[in-house]
Amino acid sequence: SLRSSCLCAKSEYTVTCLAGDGIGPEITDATRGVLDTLTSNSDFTISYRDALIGGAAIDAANDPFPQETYDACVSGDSVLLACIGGYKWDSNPREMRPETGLLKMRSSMNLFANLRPAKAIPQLMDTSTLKPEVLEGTDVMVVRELTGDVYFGQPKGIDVIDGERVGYNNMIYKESEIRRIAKVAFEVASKRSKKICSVDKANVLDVSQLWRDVVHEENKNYPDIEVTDMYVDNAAMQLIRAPTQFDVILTGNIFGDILSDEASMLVGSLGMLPSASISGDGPGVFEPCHGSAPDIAGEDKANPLAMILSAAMMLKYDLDRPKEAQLLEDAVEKTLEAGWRTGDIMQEGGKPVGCKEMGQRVSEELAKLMK
Ligand SMILES: NC(=O)c1ccc[n+]([C@@H]2O[C@H](COP(=O)([O-])OP(=O)(O)OC[C@H]3O[C@@H](n4cnc5c(N)ncnc54)[C@H](O)[C@@H]3O)[C@@H](O)[C@H]2O)c1
Ligand SMILES: CC(C)[C@H](C(=O)O)[C@@H](O)C(=O)O
Ligand SMILES: [Mg+2]
Repeated sequence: SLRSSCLCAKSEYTVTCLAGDGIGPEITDATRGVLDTLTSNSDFTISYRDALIGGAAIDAANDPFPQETYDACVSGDSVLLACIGGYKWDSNPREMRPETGLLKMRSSMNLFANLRPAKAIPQLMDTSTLKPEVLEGTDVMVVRELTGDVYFGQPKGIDVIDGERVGYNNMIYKESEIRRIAKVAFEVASKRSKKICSVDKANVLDVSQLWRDVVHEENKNYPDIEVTDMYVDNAAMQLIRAPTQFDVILTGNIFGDILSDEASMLVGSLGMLPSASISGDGPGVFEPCHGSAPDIAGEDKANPLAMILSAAMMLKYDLDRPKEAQLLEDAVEKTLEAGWRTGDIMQEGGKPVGCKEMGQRVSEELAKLMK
């Protein structure tokens, strides 16, 4: 576990559940259904505490991340989050936007490390817009810094200067912030192929030069790990040209945001990409990489697999249940093998299902695996 206050496996867990907006409630129901199947056949229970975040919280409590939600999140064993956002709140002032709630959660819970795995799934090779021979063997872990960078830097704003509006944000990292995310990447890499590609823009940005310097300083404490550096523009291209050259990608908040959405197409759909946001001490937050997909919300079309796989990451990283995490992953694979497909991963010969049925199919496969 990457958590210092290691939660050891127990028989009763409390998970805070944040369904959020858009497709959030649908994928949450599907995921909870699968977890119910898991716990009904296991030696442990999960009790859920539902709490508000994002647009749902703005509507109900005038705050995108209410104190009550924070309290629930930090007092449970872990947090399962769907997604936030929607057109309805897009023109609100910044502090009343769903995204602000998500960022408040990440910084107040000190969730500085975001792990986003993108592993090509053989069953989905033909779903991606990329050629199967390019994708084969792809297994990338994006380690994204999550509480710093231009997302949180001060000063920021839109002011009138010399008679025109000027918008600005500050891309800033402290050495300590770089060092602690680098350590996470080194720990992750030590359990994988011992290779890190650190992605920055050190040819232009001072903040990236510091990033690069600190990553290499930290490398001295992990002499068996090989670190290479790549500029982010090249990395964006290389990820599509030859993704198998990468194993762990270590990068900052904004580059990681962009590269992880790009990496989702190595799997076939953004609807497949899970993530773990962890702090190293308190509970983590397990959330799909995708957003609230307002274009398909409420239509039972969403792919719940990214959230189901995020629940698997929760079992592994926060609940100390690696065996059960593997079972969930296996159940997802079997479901894909059986041909069930939501719209985003549809391919020739695929059997169309909605969000709800996809959850049920995963439950069925899980039940078979647990017999
Ligand atoms: N972590 C989060 O909660 C998060 C992440 C990204 C975006 N957002 C927010 O979500 C809203 C929509 O943003 P966007 O449209 O740029 O990104 P998005 O990820 O919501 O959607 C991008 C595209 O991918 C599709 N898609 C996403 N998830 C899917 C799934 N599970 N199944 C099937 N298709 C899926 C959508 O239909 C859409 O076509 C915005 O308000 C944005 O700020 C939230
Ligand atoms: C919604 C937004 C604030 C968020 C981010 O930029 O981090 C999202 O895109 C993500 O990837 O989780
Ligand atoms: Mg994103």
